[in-house]
Amino acid sequence: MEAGGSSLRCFRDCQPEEKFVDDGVETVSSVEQKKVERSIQEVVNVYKQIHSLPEPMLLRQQHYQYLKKGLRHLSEAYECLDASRPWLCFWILHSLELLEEPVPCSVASDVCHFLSSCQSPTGGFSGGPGQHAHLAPTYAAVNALCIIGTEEAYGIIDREKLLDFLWSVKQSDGSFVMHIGGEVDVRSAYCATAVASLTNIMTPKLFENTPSWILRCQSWEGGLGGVPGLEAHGGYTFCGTAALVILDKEHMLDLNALLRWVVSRQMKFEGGFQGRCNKLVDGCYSFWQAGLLPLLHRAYYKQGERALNEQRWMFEQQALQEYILLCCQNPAGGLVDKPGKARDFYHTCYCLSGLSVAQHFGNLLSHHELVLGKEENRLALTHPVYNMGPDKVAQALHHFLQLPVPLEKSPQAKKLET
Ligand SMILES: CC(C)=CCC/C(C)=C/CC/C(C)=C/COP(=O)(O)OP(=O)(O)O
Ligand SMILES: [Zn+2]
Repeated sequence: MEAGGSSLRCFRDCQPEEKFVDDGVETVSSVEQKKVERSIQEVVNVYKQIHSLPEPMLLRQQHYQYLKKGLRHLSEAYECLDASRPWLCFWILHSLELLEEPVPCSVASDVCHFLSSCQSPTGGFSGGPGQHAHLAPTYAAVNALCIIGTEEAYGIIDREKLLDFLWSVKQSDGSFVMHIGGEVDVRSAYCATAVASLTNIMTPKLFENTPSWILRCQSWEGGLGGVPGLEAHGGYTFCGTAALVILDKEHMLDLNALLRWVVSRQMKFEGGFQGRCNKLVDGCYSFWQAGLLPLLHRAYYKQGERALNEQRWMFEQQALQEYILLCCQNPAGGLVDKPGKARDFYHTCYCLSGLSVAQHFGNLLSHHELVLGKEENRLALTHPVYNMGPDKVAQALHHFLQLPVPLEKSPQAKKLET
């Protein structure tokens, strides 16, 4: 099967390629890079030929068994991921919801108990019991608890202390550090806006200056870097754009430049996405990059550019599904970065999330459904901003909107109290 073999007209075909070519000089590193790219393409080609017959198939049962085993061992020591244990909960629970596999109540309750042990006495969640609170596991823990979606799960989140934690990492320029004394990058703005909006603790001052700081991360390439001035990267671009969507300021981005950048990251040969210009395809960018397109779709729609959305495919949905189904599935379950790489829960979660985006791209008003292979390949929908079931987002918002927003206790206000 030929990669990107569909005859869809998508944005990438209408845009000039803007690959950075080291001022036109073929350097040793660019020659080496091309050799690596060619060898990856050869392997991808072989995988596509082997796995495409009779038609691409999602290995549901295998993925389910792999995830089920992971969930059972969650509270045991995951030594190599000791600081990412709420992430494991989120990656596994979200993968299971995409596969529409229910989690038994007793297992869900064990996960709640484990996540509760990761909550810091001063607010927010840490990577494991007894560690310091950090925005990334805080996002993962809140998402995991909202996917579980029981009163027990919601009740674990100490919203007042969560707001204190968010204030403790807020900087005056609008950015956030990932943890007290830690680094600033745009992931933190996404984690903070996502958890604050889901749990109804958004206050007017908490995100003051945040939109303008995020906007400074949009580079000359069109995508966003981790901080202002850095190279555009899919992971950071998703985080910055989704945070702006939550703050209702995404229209302030240069949307055309962003669209041109992201569609150019879909690799013509492999069908999957690269994270940044001149780097290799990787299954996890199926979500970080392709997941940007529903956000852009909505942003254009809000601007009234309906024709743009209704008449054109924004990316090669079929080619992305071919890459994920033919090149990223481990036959024993779990998904991977690229052929030959080991499976892990991170790639399993983001390959499946990207597959869901590629199958169900669009919104209520204009839909481009395209499920490659048999109907059994169809995954559940994912919410384009939070990356969990849209029903779980609605249910969490319904629950937390009934609770009052905690009083604003900025560090400045606290100083006045003492
Ligand atoms: C919510 C949250 C915390 C989101 C995380 C977003 C994310 C995936 C950021 C990516 C960070 C990064 C610079 C990877 C580059 O790795 P690399 O140089 O190994 O990969 P590359 O060659 O593909 O660029
Ligand atoms: Zn990856």
